Amino acid sequence: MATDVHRPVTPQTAVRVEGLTRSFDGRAVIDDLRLGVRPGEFVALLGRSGCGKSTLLRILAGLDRDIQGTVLVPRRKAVAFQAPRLMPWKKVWRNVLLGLPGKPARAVAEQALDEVGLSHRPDAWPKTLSGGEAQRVSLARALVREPDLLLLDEPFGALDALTRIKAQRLVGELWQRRGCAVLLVTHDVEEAVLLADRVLVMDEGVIAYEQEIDLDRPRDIADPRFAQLRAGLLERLGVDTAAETA
Ligand SMILES: Nc1ncnc2c1ncn2[C@@H]1O[C@H](COP(=O)(O)OP(=O)(O)OP(=O)(O)O)[C@@H](O)[C@H]1O
Repeated sequence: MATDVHRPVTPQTAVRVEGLTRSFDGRAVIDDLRLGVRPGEFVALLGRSGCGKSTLLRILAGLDRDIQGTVLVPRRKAVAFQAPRLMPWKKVWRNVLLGLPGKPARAVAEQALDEVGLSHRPDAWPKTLSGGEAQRVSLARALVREPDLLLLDEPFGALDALTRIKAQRLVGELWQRRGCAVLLVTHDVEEAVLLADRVLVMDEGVIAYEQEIDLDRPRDIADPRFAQLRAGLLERLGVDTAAETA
């Protein structure tokens, strides 16, 4: 099979994946997967633990190239993980610029920190940050790359409920302001319906189901249609919601 990895995509698509297969020890975790994401589209990816979500995201990020198939993604892309992965010996603003080519000015970091509500902490050390603040630094680090595609791997997974709600809101705002495509891996069905234009469910190595979320924004979790979409996705994930709705 032809392997054609990481060529830039056309203006009409942010991501195009065809016939993607990734195996570990002879077992295909991703098996002839097909996926398209439009520019500026917010896509959430759900699926049971171990179904290959993070593997797919790492491939799209260019961190795993041991694959078969076609993967077309924009040159400008950035990734944020569940763990913020900050260098403890570098101040916040230096962490934001970490890995950027050239010698970017501190002002570049400061602008991104401002966007994530951390303009007052450029000189802080990572160990003095709360979990939510560290995650914001991680987001700022993604933003300075001016991505056309933002890849988020459970970025809110380790946050407490209130911080999580604030972080979700922030990501929604950043997405609307920046207009980049987002692929968000999450375990949280409600989060997916709250943020995404389209929710994908991964199973058996492929995208087994997809659901457009045609609700106006900002979304209201008390809206009966919200609950309906949420229940439909939970059912697809094999979660019985009968007790909830009875
Ligand atoms: N480097 C690796 N070597 C061997 N097996 C791996 C490797 N990376 C992932 N796997 C396996 O591939 C499968 C998919 O893993 P992956 O982390 O992509 O799942 P996931 O859907 O993101 O799970 P979770 O929701 O629990 O984070 C798992 O069975 C995992 O053990």
